[in-house]
Amino acid sequence: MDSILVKGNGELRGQIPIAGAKNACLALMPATLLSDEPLTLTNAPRLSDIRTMTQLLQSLGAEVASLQGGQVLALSSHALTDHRADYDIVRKMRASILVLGPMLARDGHAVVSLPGGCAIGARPVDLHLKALEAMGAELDLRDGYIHAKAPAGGLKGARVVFPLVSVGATENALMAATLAKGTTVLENAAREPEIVDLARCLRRMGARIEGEGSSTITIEGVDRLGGATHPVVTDRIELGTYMLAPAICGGEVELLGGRIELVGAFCEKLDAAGISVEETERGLRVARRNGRVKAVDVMTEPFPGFPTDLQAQMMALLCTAEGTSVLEERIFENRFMHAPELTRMGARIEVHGGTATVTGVEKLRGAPVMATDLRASVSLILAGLAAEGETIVSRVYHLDRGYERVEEKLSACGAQIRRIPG
Ligand SMILES: CC(=O)N[C@H]1[C@@H](OP(=O)(O)OP(=O)(O)OC[C@H]2O[C@@H](n3ccc(=O)[nH]c3=O)[C@H](O)[C@@H]2O)O[C@H](CO)[C@@H](O)[C@@H]1O
Ligand SMILES: C=C(OP(=O)(O)O)C(=O)O
Repeated sequence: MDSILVKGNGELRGQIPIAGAKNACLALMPATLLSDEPLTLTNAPRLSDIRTMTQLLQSLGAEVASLQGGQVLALSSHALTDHRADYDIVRKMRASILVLGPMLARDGHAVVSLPGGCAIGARPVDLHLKALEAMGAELDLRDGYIHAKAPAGGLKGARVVFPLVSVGATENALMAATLAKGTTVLENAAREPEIVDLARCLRRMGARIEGEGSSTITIEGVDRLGGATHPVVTDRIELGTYMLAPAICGGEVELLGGRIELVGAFCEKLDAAGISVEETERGLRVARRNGRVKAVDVMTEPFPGFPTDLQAQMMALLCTAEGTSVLEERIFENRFMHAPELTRMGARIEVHGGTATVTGVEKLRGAPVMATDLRASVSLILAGLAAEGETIVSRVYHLDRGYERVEEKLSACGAQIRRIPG
């Protein structure tokens, strides 16, 4: 298992290109299952999660070619040879559940393993299932699998009111509804940029969708979808993560491809902490204003609120802020596993349920630490960049799920960081 070695080395200066969004690409790839014509995704990120989704789609009989070093994905699902998403793949990556809606909509049947919990929480899929049931699907949960069947004549349009906002359930229902008979209205739908991106791609394929980006999405089912070429939206979580690098180390970094509207609530918190963010022709320029970072309180919420996927990284910043910050995690019940690791680096953090209270210290100290999940691992790298001495982050396979070439991107700005193959 590889590790990453980071040495605190002062200010960072330079440019970092931001890739296409993992979480958008993981929803766009299964959209290929809705059509027998090719779907080409450009600006795809090169990540282990994308390879896992590739394997899953291939196991169903789809063709997936990775071109231009992985930045272009050519997908095609002429006829599926299997309709079963196996536990071995689904347990590696929860986004695998996104093949359920498309398979059911196009071919009328699917068997998908239940994902189970993961490190950050229980993460049930009941909302995905209720939405598909509202469209007439018959679901049978047995042997750890969801056995799903559409009614004769296919899924039917329905009004679906989500009791809480779910990105994945919105995506599954949105894809299924494109081929359902009649109109589907999704209420209390997720408004994340990844949903907007998926809706745009589906529209390019011929779907009739209105309202994406708002909490009500209306879909008029069509008989078939065609092919399309679609660029994956910029990864707002990778963007926010690298915006924190000059914030925590000092200096100035330009994030190429960054856009304020992807990270609005996050930028407000950075501003309050004393970090300046400016739009440039090519992206966003981030710099720390004079003096120490100031404490700010943060509460995670669905988009357009502060993203849970940036909470761990923000905590790393606030560990060295002047004053006490309160971070409230409202999306996942167990997403503070980075806190004890940051504490090993000299941070002062108290966790009670979904609230972490962070009292800033002047300096963190390097230490051997362990990544427990994707965003936790990158928060430890950020903390290591600002710490005195050496930090070794182990179990970086979590990191490789969501960050491509992290060592290269940070060392181009002057960071001392390298991978130790294990
Ligand atoms: C691949 C991907 O896009 N992952 C993102 C997606 O995950 P994901 O789509 O899994 O997250 P959801 O938005 O569905 O989860 C939000 C909350 O709803 C709960 N819930 C969800 C579905 C359900 O059927 N029942 C239920 O109770 C979850 O346990 C969680 O507490 O959105 C999360 C919230 O922004 C992000 O942290 C993840 O990075
Ligand atoms: C939690 C994340 O991903 P997933 O939903 O795939 O676990 C994430 O991207 O931070």
